[in-house]
Amino acid sequence: MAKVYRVNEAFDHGLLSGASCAFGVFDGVHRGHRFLIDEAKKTAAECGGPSAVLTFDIDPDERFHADRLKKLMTNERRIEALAQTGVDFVAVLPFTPAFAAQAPLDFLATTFGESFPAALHVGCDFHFGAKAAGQVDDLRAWADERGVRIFAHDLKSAFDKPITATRIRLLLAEGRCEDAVELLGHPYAFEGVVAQGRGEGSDMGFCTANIELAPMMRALGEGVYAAWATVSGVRYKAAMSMGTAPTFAEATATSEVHILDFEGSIYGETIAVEPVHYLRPMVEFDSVESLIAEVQANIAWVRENL
Ligand SMILES: Cc1cc2nc3c(=O)[nH]c(=O)nc-3n(C[C@H](O)[C@H](O)[C@H](O)COP(=O)(O)O)c2cc1C
Ligand SMILES: Nc1ncnc2c1ncn2[C@@H]1O[C@H](COP(=O)(O)OP(=O)(O)O)[C@@H](O)[C@H]1O
Repeated sequence: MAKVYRVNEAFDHGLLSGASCAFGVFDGVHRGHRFLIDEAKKTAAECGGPSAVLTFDIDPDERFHADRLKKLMTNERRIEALAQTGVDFVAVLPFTPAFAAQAPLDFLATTFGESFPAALHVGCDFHFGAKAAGQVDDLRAWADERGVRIFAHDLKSAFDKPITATRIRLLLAEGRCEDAVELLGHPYAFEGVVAQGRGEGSDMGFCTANIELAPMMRALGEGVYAAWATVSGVRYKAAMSMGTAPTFAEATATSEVHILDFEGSIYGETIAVEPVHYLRPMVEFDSVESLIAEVQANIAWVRENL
């Protein structure tokens, strides 16, 4: 796992000198992102300097479009995943309001100081600085004067369309887990702390771990899914719902997860849930009996098919 540096007063900007950096947010660390990062690794091998990912501590959209942002990963998971791509280090820039408000050239000056990388790899749609006003041409003009090579890559495509985080978010919103995973190149998972629910699951014959997700982390569309749940490092089959149970007026959990062949109290623990197949929409049942019958059928499906 690569070393992760926070770019604060203690950060040695000299680390960036001669490095080949992939620069971006990289939510999802999807196949397009990995292609860009691999290209940075290649120029690093050619130039002899280190390979690096340069990213931000938060997704800039969290600052500007928090109301409509649906993230594929938490910032912690994103930075961890970037550190596992095989680069030598990850440098994490603090996307503070002051940092974000800088004009494009000031933004580059703050980011690099006098330590210029050998190469910067970005997507051809890369924007930087206040109001995202800086474009690839501005980056090239800045780089030419400083001996930095700019590689602005066309976005990697799958099924004739560019792979983007937005496209993957739309697939998840439609419950199309398999398609989202294909573009991600790795499983999609969300994480949450198990909270106390209404205590009815066990009476119904299936315990459910209730998970509250911040609105930003609700990329997956409402519905019932076959999933894998990881509890204390062990992966179990699971049947899960996404969306507040419409049958119960007082229900509040964003997601409820029945973990097959698992017993024990996990209140307060963080579990990771990996939805893999959409089963059906959430239903407002007329009776608890019909809810139980349907959920038991979903659990049986998971047992047989996962
Ligand atoms: C696989 C699965 C499917 C579910 N489907 C529905 C549904 O269609 N409609 C609904 O109102 N609740 C649904 N639920 C939520 C249950 O109603 C809820 O888990 C149960 O009432 C227990 O709630 P509690 O854990 O808060 O006590 C589902 C739960 C699971 C695990
Ligand atoms: N197989 C299981 N799947 C999910 N949670 C389980 C399971 N076995 C035990 N649990 C525990 O039981 C709790 C759920 O019980 P439940 O009766 O549905 O109450 P609650 O309404 O608090 O979720 C979970 O939060 C977890 O601590």
